[in-house]
Amino acid sequence: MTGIIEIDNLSKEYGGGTKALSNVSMSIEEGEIIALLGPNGAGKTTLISIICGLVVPTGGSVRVGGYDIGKDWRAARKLIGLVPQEIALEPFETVLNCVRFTRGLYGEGPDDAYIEQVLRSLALWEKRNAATKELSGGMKRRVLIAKALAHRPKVLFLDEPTAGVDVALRREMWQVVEGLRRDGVTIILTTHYLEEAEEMADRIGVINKGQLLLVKPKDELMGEFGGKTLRIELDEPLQAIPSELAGRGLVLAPDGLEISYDYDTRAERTGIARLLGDLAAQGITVRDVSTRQSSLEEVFITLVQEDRAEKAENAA
Ligand SMILES: Nc1ncnc2c1ncn2[C@@H]1O[C@H](COP(=O)(O)OP(=O)(O)OP(=O)(O)O)[C@@H](O)[C@H]1O
Repeated sequence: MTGIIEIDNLSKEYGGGTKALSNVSMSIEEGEIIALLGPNGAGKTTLISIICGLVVPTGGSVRVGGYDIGKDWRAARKLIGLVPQEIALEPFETVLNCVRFTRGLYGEGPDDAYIEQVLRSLALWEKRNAATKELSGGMKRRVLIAKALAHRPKVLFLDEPTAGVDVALRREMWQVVEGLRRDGVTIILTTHYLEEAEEMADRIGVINKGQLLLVKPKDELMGEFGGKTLRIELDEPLQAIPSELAGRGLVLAPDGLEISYDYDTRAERTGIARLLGDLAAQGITVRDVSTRQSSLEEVFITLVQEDRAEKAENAA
């Protein structure tokens, strides 16, 4: 199946010789939410900027809705909305006029019924006649989204939608994105907050030093790379881990009532059955057992570290 966005072998080298992207290929399906994760300078903004026609690639191609962003840029651009990271709004203009004006920039005729629908869905309708300078930070961000949606794009790019906003606002933004997903908008977002990717995305792409390390469904990624921690609650407190169980990385809680054991779900043997058997053999009674999946943050750090180690090995 052809995706709504097809990125093929995309590269970008800036004037000064910085290789910001190297042979990136990716297909994005209609209706999905994809999060692009990567450390500072990884190339996320460059990738988005190329797809949105703001930066010219030095190699490769991108098709949006079947239109080549170079040859058919006008048709490709109509399908895209971009919510920039920085809030830049005309301070004295009303919310309604801002959004109407943006629609006009795309050469679309007026459609106040649609704009009303967008403003209502973003809880901005009550504020339609307010000047943007009178709005709170969260409302201003929602106006940016309304502007990006003004011409009915099929794909919405959110460049670090919640950078520097407080927890409440971040959650509010997640709800807005969830609403857009229900409307069938394809969403590509960049973020530094792994929690955000974990919360919102269907798939996650990890970019490091201009290379796309992987793109995978979030659940698969967590399952594959995710180490797990087994927590074993004990009936009676232990003074120390018995010497017979040494060397397995067991950690005893300060109160002596819980042992934790890290294991790899990818390993052929997790060692759990043996561990539980050995505990019983030592006369240690287990009250309860639970597991905890490692967070995306841990998965991400593992990936970037593995990539660094591999590159260092290849260079040696
Ligand atoms: N206009 C430009 N001219 C020269 N180099 C640039 C330009 N824009 C970006 N770069 C360089 O390209 C690389 C990728 O930058 P990019 O902004 O795409 O990364 P990013 O992943 O979005 O980073 P961040 O998370 O910090 O926003 C960096 O080394 C950056 O310095």
